[in-house]
Parts: sequence; structure tokens; C-alpha cells
Amino acid sequence: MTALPAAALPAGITELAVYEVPLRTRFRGIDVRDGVLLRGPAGWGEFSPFWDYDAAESRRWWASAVESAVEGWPAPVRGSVPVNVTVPAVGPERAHALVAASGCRTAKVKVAEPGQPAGDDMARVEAVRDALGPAGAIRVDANAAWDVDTAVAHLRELDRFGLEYAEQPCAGLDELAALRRRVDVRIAADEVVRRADDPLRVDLREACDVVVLKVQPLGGVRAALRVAEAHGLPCVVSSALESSVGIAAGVALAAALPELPFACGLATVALFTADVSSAPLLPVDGALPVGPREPDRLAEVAAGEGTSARWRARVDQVRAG
Ligand SMILES: O=C(O)CCC(=O)C1=CC=C[C@@H](O)[C@@H]1C(=O)O
Ligand SMILES: [Mg+2]
Repeated sequence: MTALPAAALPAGITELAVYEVPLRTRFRGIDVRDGVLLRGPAGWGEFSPFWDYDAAESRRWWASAVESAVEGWPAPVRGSVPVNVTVPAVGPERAHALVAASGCRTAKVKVAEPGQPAGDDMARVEAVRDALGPAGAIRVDANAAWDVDTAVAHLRELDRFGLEYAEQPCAGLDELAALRRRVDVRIAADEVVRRADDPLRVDLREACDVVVLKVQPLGGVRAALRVAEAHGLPCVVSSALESSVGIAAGVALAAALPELPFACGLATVALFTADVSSAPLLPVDGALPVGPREPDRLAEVAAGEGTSARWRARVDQVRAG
């Protein structure tokens, strides 16, 4: 375990540990996931903003970790959470195998990967439909890569395989609204909410049908519940690619939402080659159980000195602001 100096710890936090785990497949441009786990009176929290996020943007991620460790989570209204299998920008055979092995009845497929032709998206989604069968649900996530015309063309094509929704197909609110008027596919908002200065005040009325909620980027379970309430739209809770400790906070949010009409994107520990817990939060029969996860494998996934030093500096930077 890589402990950080006790002098730097906020009130109630007794331990910090840095983990580092290779991914099975490159995802969102990263091959290794790393982050800090905090232990406090309520349990463990995770602080793992991506390295391309600055200190200002990372502050909500820190608040989320502190909430988990110090305060704990609101009471659940359900005991398990249905989840989607997440399909990275892989070839069709691999996509088919991932979906078939997952036991999930919903799949989220990454599309519009930089450098890949659009035909790859079609082949991947076709393979996923084949693996799920006609009753399964497919959603795609373009991570804001398309302009409106490109999104119209690609979504019409991809919808031949039946889409439940398209997550953040274009970047801006106006673009999402324009797209939404031109296609029959539901639109889900992700980056436009979680990267906003104030996620409560983004005007989503014309722009989307579904809101994606991520616990760390929104500042914790309670903050995310306020975002859900402010927008009054169906919500899907999705991960920020955390270890099982961070995923448990996402599950706590999904378990506390008054309504949960769609499967959540919380099965991403499957993308890791190892986990901080000997009981990783992986789906069984398409669902995750509600409850915290103990990081009892910290020694196995402890980060090297370089990564630990980087996180030490980052925690100081975020807390300094
Ligand atoms: O929603 C899922 O199935 C998994 C989570 C997921 O897709 C993401 C996690 C972390 C970073 C993001 O680029 C990505 C997303 O855009 O939703
Ligand atoms: Mg997304």
C-alpha cells in the first residue's frame, strides 16, 4: 500500500492509498487506470479524475470521495441495479464475445472512435445486436465526436439495429437540440452536464431525453441526486471508470434514485485486469448488488512511486484551491 503523509489528510480521513491497474482494452485513450482511495469514518471513497482534467474541474471529484469516506450515502430504495455491458471500440468478434459473456441484456457501444472508419461502428453494433438478440437494448456513445449532419446520418444507419438512445452524439446543447428534432433516436446528455460549470443550471429541455449521471464528476451522490431532481428527466447512472470502491458510490446513487427506468453503465470493472477488491463489482445476471466494497487487495494493485508522487501533488493542488 502506498500511504500518503498524514499531515495532508482532511478531518476524519485516516488513510490514502494509490492504485494502478492496466485495462484490458484501451478506453477513452487510456491503457492504465489509477486513482486514490480515502478511508474515513463512513468507509472508503475514490478520487480518480482523469489526468487531462485540471485542478478546478477535479474539485467535484474530490468532494465525491470525501462524501463516501466521511458522510456515507443516502438510503437505497432498491437492492440491486441493472447494468449494461460496456463495449469499447473493438472489432466485431471481440464485441460479440464481450456481450455474450457479460450476462447483460443492455449493451453500451462506443462509436466514433478517432481514426476508425464509420463502417467499424456498423460492424460492431451489428455484432452486438447478434449477441443480445432482438429483446436486448443497445445504446451508443460518441463522446461528442459528431457534428449535427454526421450524427443524423450515422444514427439513422446505426438505428437499423435498433437503438435505445445515443449518448452525447454532438458536443453542444444547441447541436443536441437540432439533432433531436431530426432523428427518432432518444438523445442522452453526458459531457454537457458533467463538465458544465453548474450542472444544475444547464438547460436540457430541448437537448435530450435522458440524463447521464456520474458520481465523481458531479461532486457526490447527494449532488448527483440534486442534478436528477433539477432536470426531471429519466436518469442513467454511469461510471467514470473507477475501481470497485468508486463504482459502489455509483451503485449507491442508482439505488437512491426514485425512478430507474434504464440499465446503468456501472459494469466497467470488467474492463480492468485487476481490482482493489477481492469481491469486484461485476454483474451477475445483468445486475450489481447495492453496498460498499472493501479494498482488501490494495497491496496487489499498489501504484509505483512515480504515480503515487503524481497523485500526492494532485491531491495537494485540488485541496489548495
Ligand atoms: O457508461 C458506460 O457503460 C461506461 C462508462 C463510460 O462509458 C465512460 C466512463 C468514463 C469516461 C467516459 O469517457 C465514458 C463515457 O463517456 O460515458
Ligand atoms: Mg458518455
